[in-house]
Amino acid sequence: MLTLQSVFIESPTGVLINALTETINQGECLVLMGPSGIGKSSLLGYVSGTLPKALKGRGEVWLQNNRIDHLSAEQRHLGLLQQSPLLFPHMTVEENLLFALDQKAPKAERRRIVNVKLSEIGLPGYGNRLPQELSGGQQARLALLRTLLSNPRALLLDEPFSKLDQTLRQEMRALVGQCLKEANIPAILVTHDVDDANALGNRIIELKSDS
Ligand SMILES: Nc1ncnc2c1ncn2[C@@H]1O[C@H](COP(=O)(O)OP(=O)(O)OP(=O)(O)O)[C@@H](O)[C@H]1O
Repeated sequence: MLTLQSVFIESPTGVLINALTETINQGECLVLMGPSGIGKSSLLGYVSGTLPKALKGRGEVWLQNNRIDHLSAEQRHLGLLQQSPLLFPHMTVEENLLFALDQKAPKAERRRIVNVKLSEIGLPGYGNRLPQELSGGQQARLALLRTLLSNPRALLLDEPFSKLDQTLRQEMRALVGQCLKEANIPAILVTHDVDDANALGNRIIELKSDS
């Protein structure tokens, strides 16, 4: 369960998020919508510990009975998926994925898991390619897989499909839905797209300038 308790975010020009309190249960996806600049990405930044320094956030964030808002981003065990797949360009697909797995596990075991997972997402044998040798849709699937391989305790999705065409968008929505169901973790999805919201959201919040 992910709980936000009285979260405020302020920019130099005013209040973005004003006392937001929400609880997202295991397996539930909360969708955040609202006009550009209202503070949707900033809220994900506050939850994930990556809020830009120019913005000030306060309020409690709880994940499975642990308060995490004072922890570093790495210690929060959250998965963040954004519109630009954050793959390391100089690393192969396999290296990108190995990086996400627990480094304490033997490398042979990590490689085995990576290859099984690549097959599961329809990219068998792609381990030696570089990210730029993949299509946008393949990179999107890979970025999702990389995020999930670190076994996050909650998933934050910041307009993850906005660069994809309609067909790929539908495929990715289905894949994310399936992954969320399997992982059974809380998720927050930021999107401008009503179809994304309806396909994945259990609940939709429209942020307004006075919220
Ligand atoms: N690094 C920063 N420094 C100063 N202001 C920032 C910074 N990042 C974001 N902001 C401001 O914070 C406000 C909220 O930005 P944010 O990206 O959270 O909005 P958003 O609702 O996600 O918008 P969009 O739908 O366009 O992605 C904006 O007014 C933006 O200009």
